[in-house]
Amino acid sequence: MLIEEFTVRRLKMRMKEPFTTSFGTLQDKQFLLIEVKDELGNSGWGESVAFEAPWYTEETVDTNLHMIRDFLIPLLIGKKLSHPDQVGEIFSPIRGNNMAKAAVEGAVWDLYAKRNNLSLAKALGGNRQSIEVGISIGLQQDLPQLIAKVQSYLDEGYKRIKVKIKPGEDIELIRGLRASFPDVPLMADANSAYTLEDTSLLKQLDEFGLLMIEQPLGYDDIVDHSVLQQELKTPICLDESIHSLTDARKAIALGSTKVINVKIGRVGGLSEAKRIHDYCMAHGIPVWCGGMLEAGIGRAHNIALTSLPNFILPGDTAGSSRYWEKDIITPEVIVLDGQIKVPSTKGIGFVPDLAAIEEFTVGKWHFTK
Ligand SMILES: O=C(O)CCC(=O)C1=CC=C[C@@H](O)[C@@H]1C(=O)O
Ligand SMILES: [Mg+2]
Repeated sequence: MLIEEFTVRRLKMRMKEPFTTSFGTLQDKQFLLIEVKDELGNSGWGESVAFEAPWYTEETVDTNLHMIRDFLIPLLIGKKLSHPDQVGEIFSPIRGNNMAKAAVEGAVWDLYAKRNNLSLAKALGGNRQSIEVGISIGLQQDLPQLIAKVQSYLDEGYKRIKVKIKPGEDIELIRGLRASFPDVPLMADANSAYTLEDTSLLKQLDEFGLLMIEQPLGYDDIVDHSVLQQELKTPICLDESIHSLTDARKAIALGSTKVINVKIGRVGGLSEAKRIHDYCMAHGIPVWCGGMLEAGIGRAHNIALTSLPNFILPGDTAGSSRYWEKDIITPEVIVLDGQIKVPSTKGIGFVPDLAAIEEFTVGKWHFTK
């Protein structure tokens, strides 16, 4: 596989409704799409999950653009690769910048799968024909609005409900939800809004039978989470803290986490995501695939990854219509009774809609060897 050329596009898409977390609110999303071409004219596509502001990790659309244009593409252009695992090796001298690396590596994985006439799921070693999906609901104006939203998504068949919590919108919010939905599979994502000082408050969550509490403490912490897990019955799920297999190994060894939210962009790409999946499977730690409000290309990569066997909990990969009036792939991602069919066609299994992509493109750069 000769890496002949790249096209980097910056897209701007407006989400159907704002998404609010303990960090803030997002509705107009800008992100990068990476297209890579080989010597046969095959195209592979990847999507960066970095936001415009550094509130989830330190990466942004602009830092990604800088890294991809000035460092990552120059390392790959003109190279002959036999497997996408080589991309991470070639990028290893570059510190951090996992979302930038993952966007480029994801495009190479799609290209590799297409060249070998394999679905991306199969190329990764996944066998699931369909995946169970949940829904992540941002902070709402009030409890009645949240209850109405939860009901509407349950009616659509979603198998798991994830809500956001933050100081002042936590115990009573969950109590109110449980009063309306005593048995629904329910989890809360705190996005690092608490500290160990809040241990007694967080212990109150134990009465509600949550599947897990996601990232209650510091975004880069593993040690304090191990102290907190000893106090909680509710399993802790780490998201922001886990950037690599090494982080996952340490968190599991310390007892900091009982579940891991695997996000391709956060861990630097599909190869590392698969290594984390395999390690967690060997150590009895279930994983699920988190979301980053992706458009269709990123959604397609998440679906392929979730076809691996240890993705046993419903993830955040909801359907395209949850986010976008019009997505950038055909067909769009459809959820039927809380399930998404894993494409068996080659590569990501969805066709980039070039007209829609052009419509949303606000910047475009081309690189050849
Ligand atoms: O993509 C989705 O539907 C889930 C989005 C989501 O829950 C998140 C996206 C990005 C940062 C956070 O707010 C949160 C998360 O931590 O999982
Ligand atoms: Mg999270």
